[in-house]
Order: sequence, then C-alpha cells, then structure tokens
Amino acid sequence: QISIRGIPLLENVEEVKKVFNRHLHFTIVKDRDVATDHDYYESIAYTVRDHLVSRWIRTNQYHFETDQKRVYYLSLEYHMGRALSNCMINLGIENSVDEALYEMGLNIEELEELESEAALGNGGLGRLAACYLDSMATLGLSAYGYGLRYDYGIFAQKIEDGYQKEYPENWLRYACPWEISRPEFLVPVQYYGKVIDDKDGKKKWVEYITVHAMPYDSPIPGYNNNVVNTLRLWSAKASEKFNFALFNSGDYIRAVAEQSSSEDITRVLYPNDDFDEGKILRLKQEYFLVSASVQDIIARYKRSKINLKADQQVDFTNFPDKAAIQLNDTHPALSVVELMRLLIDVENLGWDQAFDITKRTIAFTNHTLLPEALEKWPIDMFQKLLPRHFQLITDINAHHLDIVQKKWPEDKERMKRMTIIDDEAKKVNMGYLSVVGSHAVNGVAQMHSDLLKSTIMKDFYELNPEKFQNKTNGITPRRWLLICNPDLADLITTKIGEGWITDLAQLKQLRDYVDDEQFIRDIQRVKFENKERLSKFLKKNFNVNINPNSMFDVQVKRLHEYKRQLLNCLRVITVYNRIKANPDKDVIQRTIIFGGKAAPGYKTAKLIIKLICNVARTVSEDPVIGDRLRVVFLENYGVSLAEKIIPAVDLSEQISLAGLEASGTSNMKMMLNGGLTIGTMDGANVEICEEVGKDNIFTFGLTYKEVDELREKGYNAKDYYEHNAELKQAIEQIRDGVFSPEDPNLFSDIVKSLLESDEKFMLLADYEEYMKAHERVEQLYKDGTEWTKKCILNIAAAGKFSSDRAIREYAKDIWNVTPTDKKLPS
Ligand SMILES: CCc1ccc([C@H](C)CC(=O)N[C@@H]2O[C@H](CO)[C@@H](O)[C@H](O)[C@H]2O)cc1
Repeated sequence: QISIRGIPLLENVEEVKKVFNRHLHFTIVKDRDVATDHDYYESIAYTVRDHLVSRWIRTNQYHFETDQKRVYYLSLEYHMGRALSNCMINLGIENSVDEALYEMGLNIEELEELESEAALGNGGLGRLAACYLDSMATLGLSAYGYGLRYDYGIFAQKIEDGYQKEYPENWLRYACPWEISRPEFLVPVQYYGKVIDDKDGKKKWVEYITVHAMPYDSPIPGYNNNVVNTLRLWSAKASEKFNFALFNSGDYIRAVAEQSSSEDITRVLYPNDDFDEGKILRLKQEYFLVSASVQDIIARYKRSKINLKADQQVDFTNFPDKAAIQLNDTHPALSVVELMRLLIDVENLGWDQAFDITKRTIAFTNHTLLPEALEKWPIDMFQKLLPRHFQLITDINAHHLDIVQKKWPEDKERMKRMTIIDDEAKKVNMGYLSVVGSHAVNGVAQMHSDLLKSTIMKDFYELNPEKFQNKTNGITPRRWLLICNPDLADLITTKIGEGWITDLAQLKQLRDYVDDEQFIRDIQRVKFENKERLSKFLKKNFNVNINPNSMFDVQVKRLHEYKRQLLNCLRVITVYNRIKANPDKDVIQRTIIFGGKAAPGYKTAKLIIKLICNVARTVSEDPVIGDRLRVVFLENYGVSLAEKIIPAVDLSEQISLAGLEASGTSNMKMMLNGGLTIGTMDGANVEICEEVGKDNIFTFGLTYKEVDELREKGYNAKDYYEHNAELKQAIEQIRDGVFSPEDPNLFSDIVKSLLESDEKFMLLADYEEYMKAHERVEQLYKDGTEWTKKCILNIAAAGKFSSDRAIREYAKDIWNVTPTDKKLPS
C-alpha cells in the first residue's frame, strides 16, 4: 500500500525550479548550455506530471477501495488538444510554475506552444469526448476513457495557392510526457478464423490471427479535486515480432511485412467526418478498440475488491451495477456482441443472462442523422473478419425480430425495416445493433433527439419508447474559458466569485451587471485585447493581417456542405458587391474568418475551400474595398487554434440547414466567450435561443418543418436565383470566373449544384433571410454598448452548455452513478 502523504508538493516556486532542473538533468540529460526550447518544454511537462502522479495513484486506490461503479466511455476519437496548461490549471499550480519559469528566464506561453497536441479526432464527436473526460473527473466519477493510440492523428492542413493539402501529423515525434505504457495489461485481439462446435456443443472460435493491444495511459485531472482519472489508448503490436518460419525460409520481407501489417491497425485516424468509407481497416480498428477495452473491463471487474474475495467462479449478475459502457456513436457498437461473446464463450453464461447483462450495461449516443454517416458493414466482410460475432448478431437479430413480430404480428414491412442484418442490401446495420443492445439511446440536442425518434429510429422508438432520451451537448468551462480566455475569466470572477468554474449556472448572476457601464467597458476591453492577441498571432504565424478594430465574424468547423460555408461565401460576395456598388456607404469594418478541414476524399468541400480563398484574394486585392472587408481562411484549424480564435469572436456563424447539425459545440464555446450567434433553428442553436432570448441572437431561415414542407412541395433553386438580383449576380460572378480568372470554369460544379432543383442544402432558399439577419447585425454592431450588453447576456445564459451539466444528466439518467464534489485527500 503506497502512502502518498510524504511526497513533496510543488506549490512553491523553489520546488518547481528544483524539480525542473532535476528533470532537465536526469530525464532529458541536458544542461542549460545545450538545452533546446523543446527540452525546456519537456522538463516542465515532467515537473507538472510529477505533481499529478501521486493523485493518479491515490485515485485508483480510492476507486478500488470504495469499489465504485465504473463508467467506461468508448470512442474511436479523442480530440484532446494540449495537456500542459490544462493540467496546471486543474491542479492549481499554474502561478507557481509560471513564476518559476519566469525566474529561470523562460516564458510559459512559448513553451506551451511547443507541445504537439493529441489531435486524435476529426471534429465535434472527438472534442466532445475530451470535454466529457474533463467533466467526469471534475465530478469525481470513477470514469475511464478507452480509445486508440493512432501513430498519426488528424492530418495537418496546409493551404497552398488556395487548395487544401494534407500532411501526416507525427504527434509522437518527441516522447509524449503525458502517457505511460502498461505492458502488464497487454491484451490479445483475434481476427478471421472460423467457428466450430466443440465436444460439448459449445461454439469455439479457431484458426484466428492474434494482434496484441498495448495500453498507454494518460492522466485526466479533475478541476481542483485531486481526482486523476485515466484515458487508456490501445496501440497494435504484432503478436510475434516476426514470423520465424518465414524468416528461416529466407522470406525476410514477408516475415517482417506480416508484423507491420498487424501494427497498421492503429497507424492512422480515418479523416472522415460524417461519411462512412466502409473500409475493412476501419472495421479492424473498431473491433480492436472494443475487444481490448471489453476484455480489460471484465478483467478489472474480476479483480475488483468484491470479486477478489470470491474464491469460486466470478458472479456476473452484478456486472451492470459495477460497469456502465457508453458508446460514442456506432463506431464501438461491436461492444454489444463482444460482451456477449466473452460472457457466453469465456465466462460460460447462458444466452439470455448474457444478453440481459449486456443491455443493462451498454448505452448508445447518436451524433448524426446524415444517411452517409450511418455505419452499415457488408455481411461478407463482417463474416470473414469476425465469424463468431456474426453468429451472435444473427442470434440477437432473431431474438429482436421475435419481439417485433409478437408486437406487430401482421406488419411484415416493419420486420423488414427493423432487421439488423439486411439480407437484401447484404449489410449489418450498426445503428440498429446499438439500439437493440442498449438500455438507453440519446441524441445530442433536444431537436436532434426528437428527430431521432421521428425519423431514422422511429420504428425502434415505437418498440421501446422508454429507451430514448436527450442529452444536450456541453463544453468544459475549464479549457473553453478559464484557460483560453483568462482575462474574461478574471473579470467574471471579480464580479461573481469563482464558483462558476465548476457550477456554470452561476454565470446567470452577470445579468445584474448588464447595465454596469464599467463592466461593459471591461468586457469591451477584454474582447478587444483578445482580438489584438489573435491578430498578432496570425501575423506572426500565418503572415495574415487582420484589423482588431473590425468585427470578427467567424465560421470555424469541419468543411461540409450541410454546414453551408458556401452560403457564408455567397454573403461575402454580396457584401463585396454592395461596397463596390456604393463605395461611400458607411459600412462597419468586417473581418470574415473561415477555418476547417475537409475530408481528403471530399472533392466538393475542397473546392469550396478554394472558392473561399479565391474570393478572399479578390477582396483583399481590390483597392475600392480597403480595410472595410477582409476575408481569411486560416489553415490547420483544430483545438489549439480554436483556443486562440474563440475568445476573439464577435459573431458566431451557425448556419447549417435546419435538421442536419445534430448539436454543434463551437456555438456554445463562442457564446460562453461573449460572441453573438447568427444561426438557423438547428441543433443546439434552438436551446441557445431559448436560454438567451430571441432578442439576443440573430436567427433566420427555414425551420426543420418548413424544410420538410418545401422538400414535399418541391424546392426549385432557380426561383430564388431568378427573383433575387444580388444572389443572381453573386452566382454569375462565380460562374464567369470573376474569382478564378486563371481558370473561369473552375467553380462550375459548385454553380451547377447550387442551381440544381433538388439542391440538398437549400442555400438559395435561406439566402435572403440570411442577408437580412446580417443587416440586423450591422445595425446593432454600430451601437457598441447595446452590442456588449447582449454579449453579457449571452455569457450569462451559457450556464446550461457546460459539459458538467451534461455529465450530471448521463450519471443520473443512464449510468446510475453519483457525482461528488468531495475533494480526494491530496
Ligand atoms: C464513420 C465516419 C464518421 C466519423 C465521425 C462521425 C461523427 C458522428 C461526426 C461528428 O463529429 N458529428 C458531430 O458530433 C458533435 C458532437 O455531438 C455534434 O455537436 C455535431 O453536430 C455533429 O455533427 C460520423 C461518421
């Protein structure tokens, strides 16, 4: 039993300096004469890590002692961002570290910039997982994140001559101070082979190949409660270093190739957001995560305090009371069948008991309604790679359809619609498997959860209405305010104290200061300084000049047609034309900032990036415009760049076609940092509008119902084109190569798609109202005080969108665990 009481704490600056120099010497093996900045970064990282390891050990001891129910969050993606500043803030040591570095002539901000972030995610889903880990630790839950340790995360995006170019991001170039390998917990994962009936008629999976899953643990510190939970990421290791037989037969290449091919499983994150490619390597990745994690979860249960005492066969009936598994979309849906396999084939439970335990343990979150994003695996691929699992899905499907048949004996159509295994399409529907194998299913915003029940999961909702819930997304106020916007955080704390950091609802108290002139000036000063800071950063790192006195109008998110960056671009062209047509007109200075990666195979999205960059070039080279309008596309948007952009946002662009953005989370981050939203009634925008009041947000556009009706009635894009001169002009300029004189037809596909009668994302239908909404924005922005009052009201209304609130709801309604704000002894 390790006692931690004696371990020296680092509160004081001297201690930090001593430990820093010890790491520079003993860990990095450098002296100040030859040390690089990266050596200093690593030394302070190890210094800070020292401070949390004792809490990490203590947390594991405490969870073992109290044998709490564990929550397991399974996700193919974790968009973690940088760890150093988050660790220091959550441990409350940033001041002493800052001071210590300063006294050693080092600058903490510069060192923080040297950390390569763990960008193991594509977009919203991956970042949500990271925010939820922070909240689960801050709420004192015994929670584990399980994921994959990709050698390469999301690609680095470079914009070359307006085109997106992708470059591999080797985040592990330097050793990562924030992970520890745990070879003692290596787990075998099986693929291929076949299933035979063994002597007592039990199913036996044989002739499979094995790949080993090596766990790497990263600390997840809670805020100011001494809790340090674990994120366990699996890395594929070939079972044998290389095939001796082949080697001895002289076939060296194949001997080694086999080894590397199995290790390819965790080589790279699939860069698709909302689009399922259906590649077998992706299925291998999904099963790799699931099998390693579920085996590890069962092993932890078997060695838990209550079972350690048990000398006979471990009793699994309490398993659902000791483990809750949350599926982050369908990507880890194989957990349903893997748990069944292990309970039946390894722990010898009966089918019914195994299925009951599985359902009571697992819950599923859906993050998208886009048909192309819903995973359906080809039966033959599935059967070949996972023969035993296909058998179990067949059993589950039979059991499920039996229940459907009993409830709707005549309704053959419903049976066909609800089958998990679609023999016609020869596909396995992972969404249906997730719902059938779970006790709870939730969407990520009220509107999305309602659409889940009325569209893609309608039949399943009618079968088990009690399963369906809503859990509106949230963001962690630690990274997305306290860390990225310290001046605003301090300002808020001076007014209402610091309770808001772990109880964001307290922000409501700021409403009392909405008319406080000094507070209004302070908010304006902080926003301006954040805009100055961003301008300096962009100048230094991207050689981009933007004017902090202009309104920062920002749309940063993955490039996707349903998010309608193209609608924003049409608006930019219209504003450009208006200034050209009336150069003396007094317009506010605007800087329109775009940022976001397109999936490498997503041609249209990449062409939209090119169009935006070409429009930006035309606007910036046009002498008439001067600095009244500036358009920039910032490359390589991700968590670290978001932390610099979001505190500087004046206007938050959330303009997806109603019904297609499940929730959105950048909308919440910008609101929390005093940005006003211009948006459609889609996803969480609806709840943002409810919380802040419709006078403090610029909503526009078709509602979901109107979109549906227009689709019914027949949407004809040409009508809008013909009846709106400004829209027509903008589209014709794109068509005629005004923004691509070097290749006039470059954007013809975009124009064609815009004017197609069934243009899926109805940009032209929402264009006019969007322009009008921007005119309302222009009006209000001219009145700085009124604008700032609405900023204050938006900050005050952001409390609901804390990931702490979301996790409290998951804990109560799905996981049946109890958060605590009790501090663990330090
Ligand atoms: C199979 C390929 C694939 C990969 C990722 C995804 C994710 C579900 C896409 C995603 O990130 N969705 C976003 O999830 C956020 C968190 O809930 C929401 O806020 C966004 O609205 C949703 O688009 C779908 C399909």
